[in-house]
Amino acid sequence: MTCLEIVCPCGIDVVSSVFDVLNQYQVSLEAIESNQAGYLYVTISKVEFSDLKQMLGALRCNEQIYDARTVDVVPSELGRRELQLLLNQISYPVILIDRNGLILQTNQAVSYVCRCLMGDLIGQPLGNWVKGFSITRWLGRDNGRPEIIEVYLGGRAYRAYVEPLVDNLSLSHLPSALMSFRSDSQFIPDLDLASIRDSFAPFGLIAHDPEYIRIIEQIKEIASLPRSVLIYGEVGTGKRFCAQLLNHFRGNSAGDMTVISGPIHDEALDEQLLDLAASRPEMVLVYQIESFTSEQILRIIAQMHFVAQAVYTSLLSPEELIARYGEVSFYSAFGQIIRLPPLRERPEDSVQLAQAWLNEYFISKGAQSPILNRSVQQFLKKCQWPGNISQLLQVLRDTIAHTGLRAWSTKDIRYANQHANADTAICGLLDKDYHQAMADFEKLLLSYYYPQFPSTRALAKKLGLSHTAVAKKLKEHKIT
Ligand SMILES: Nc1ncnc2c1ncn2[C@@H]1O[C@H](COP(=O)(O)OP(=O)(O)OP(=O)(O)O)[C@@H](O)[C@H]1O
Repeated sequence: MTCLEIVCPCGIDVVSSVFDVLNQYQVSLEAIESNQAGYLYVTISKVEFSDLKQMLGALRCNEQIYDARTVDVVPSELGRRELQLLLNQISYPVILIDRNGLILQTNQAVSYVCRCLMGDLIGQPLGNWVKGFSITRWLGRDNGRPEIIEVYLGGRAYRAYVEPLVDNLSLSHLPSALMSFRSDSQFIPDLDLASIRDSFAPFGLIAHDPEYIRIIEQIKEIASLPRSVLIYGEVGTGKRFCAQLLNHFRGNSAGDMTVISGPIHDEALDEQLLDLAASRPEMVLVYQIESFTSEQILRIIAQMHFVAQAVYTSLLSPEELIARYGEVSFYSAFGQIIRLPPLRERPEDSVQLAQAWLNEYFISKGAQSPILNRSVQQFLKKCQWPGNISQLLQVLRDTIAHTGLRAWSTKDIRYANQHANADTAICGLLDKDYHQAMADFEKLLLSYYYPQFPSTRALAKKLGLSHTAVAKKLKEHKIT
């Protein structure tokens, strides 16, 4: 194909004289369009160079045509390429379809999920890849209206947002609808979690557990009605992440959040507090308040009236903090208190986090990400994760360094921190009385081995106990 740009004021006379010239050289016309300036862009079948030269000369003889030349692309193709570049920036799958349900354009994320090249998808019926959606039925309902539907894409469950591109979907070959797919773990009503990809959320925001989803909703609410907040929880549960999320919900950039972290010398803290009073930042995160002295933390709290939103994180519980700072200081400092549940209390999140991390990793390597199989999912759910999300991410990184780009079995998972944590926990037993220490040790032993022997029979065999004794003890210690 050859593309011609004909520089002229667009009008019926010019178009008809262009057609005459094309006719004269017996070239077939593939497409014609004009840009805002009125220039004509004509796509024709391939012509011999000598004919092309003469044809351009003939076009230029027309006094209404200022110039005629060959170009690499016509404006509509340029628009399509621009759109493709934009689509590829979107990390979740997006598909453009026509009113016959044929795929017109997709992004890289679709080809990763469907495990095929993008070129293999174009022009194919959507139904070959997406189950649970019928374009005929959708068009039948009020000629297609925006809708959220549960579908399967490449065998994975998604919520698809279907949106019509024009009011009257009568054009048969042009894009009629746009479908964007979000996984369940990225869905909270009125909140587009998939769009929350920032420096602090490189593989998105994952929230599957209902309690955790409620926390995200609380954070969103605080963003609109600011009040000082204490976020506490075990190490690596995502306290800093939630502070960054709150900053994001407030419409701030990462630079708008000032972080104060200890331990710090009094003079350095004085300087930071002076800066704070001068710059009055939008948001301040006081990270791990237990790393400051009690006197320092009271001084920090006193300075917080300069900032719109203050967030404090802590590894300690409210009871422990009250014992340190006193009830009055505690309640006057924190308008809201949020406990982040550890990963073992939201086991489904550990699977969703692992899958999302894996997807991102494989995409970054230009490969298709495997779906974690059932036994790996069970394994992840049963691990205790004393280091929570930070530990999970570390284990994922260690595992991939070991396996490379292949699907995992439970044996591959490098859940290696268990020894270190078990050692610390065993030392802790020495402070307890005989009965408590024995009960705690039993629990530790069962939690330690259960992820690796995730059935009561396998665990019983490992520990040399009967199947019923193990089942009873697991129930007693609430190990699931
Ligand atoms: N909901 C989430 N979705 C995706 N990633 C998350 C989520 N929550 C936390 N993370 C990631 O988990 C890791 C640990 O989170 P973060 O550093 O916020 O934990 P923390 O509780 O502040 O840790 P520490 O106890 O060390 O202060 C970070 O890499 C963060 O990006």
